[in-house]
Amino acid sequence: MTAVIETTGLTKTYGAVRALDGLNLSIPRGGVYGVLGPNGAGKSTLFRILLGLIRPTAGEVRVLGQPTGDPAVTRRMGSMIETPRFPPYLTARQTLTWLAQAHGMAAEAEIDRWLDRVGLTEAANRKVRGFSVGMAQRLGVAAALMTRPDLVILDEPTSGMDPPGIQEMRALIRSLADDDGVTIILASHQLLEVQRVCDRVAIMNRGRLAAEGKVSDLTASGERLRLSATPLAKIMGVLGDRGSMDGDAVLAAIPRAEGPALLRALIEQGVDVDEARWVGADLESVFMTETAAAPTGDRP
Ligand SMILES: Nc1ncnc2c1ncn2[C@@H]1O[C@H](COP(=O)(O)OP(=O)(O)OP(=O)(O)O)[C@@H](O)[C@H]1O
Repeated sequence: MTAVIETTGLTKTYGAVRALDGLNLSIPRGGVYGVLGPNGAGKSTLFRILLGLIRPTAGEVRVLGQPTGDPAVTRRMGSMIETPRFPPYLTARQTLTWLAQAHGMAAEAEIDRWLDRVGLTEAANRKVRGFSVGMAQRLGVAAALMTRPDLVILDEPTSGMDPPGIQEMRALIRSLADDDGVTIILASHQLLEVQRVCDRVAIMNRGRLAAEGKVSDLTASGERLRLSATPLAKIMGVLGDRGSMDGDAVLAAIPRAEGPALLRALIEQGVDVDEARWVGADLESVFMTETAAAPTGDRP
């Protein structure tokens, strides 16, 4: 697995605040990688370091195999950090033309292609001043991608977007990874969205890595056997503290291999099992478990 990002003991302090606290992270090339964490976990600080905007207090960081801040590396990266701000008096097309000229690249046709890809063709000649947050985000993504980077960092790419906009952004991000081979790293608090679009995630907590892995592996590890059965008292008697209620069903926290034995035990106890199926944990419950030590809200 080739890594596009490699951090070792990465630390950033702001006075008494440890925004990053010895972070060890390896992000593989290709696919969509989510960086998650509660407010103040250190996601934006990490992104700023990766983009060479701020310097770490301690530790090592390599981006595309090179130290950060190397212009040759920066040229291979695109980014959108927070809602992008563009000159309000320019149209969407003028904005991309201006950015393309600044990078010494991209023919007119290329700009139209990017406007189309982010769904701004109809708004191409409208001034950015009148853009909604979602439109500005989409223009920001076009600006980040127009230079054909190998690696793109997107901080909350769907914040402020309506559901159709979020769906379009998801499709765009997936197609950039799958069809164009761009590695996408994104931070988001929208965990359902992350579960849908990301291949792997890192869950950060207090400047450290709390969990990392394929989304499918992380959610499978929280798998439960969901039982629709009666009477509940008998089921709970068999399961003890491995049972919890989920609506009018029971979730059994047992390994898959113990499923058949549990069903036999329940039937022997006179339980009527109407339905039994394995359900994966969603990313939200994995997130809540992994970050349980942190209070919600920003840290002091
Ligand atoms: N320039 C700064 N000066 C002082 N403290 C800072 C600065 N930037 C970040 N911090 C602090 O560092 C910690 C990590 O902040 P960071 O913005 O990286 O978190 P985050 O995970 O991106 O949070 P959010 O989800 O709210 O965007 C927080 O406690 C924050 O208040």
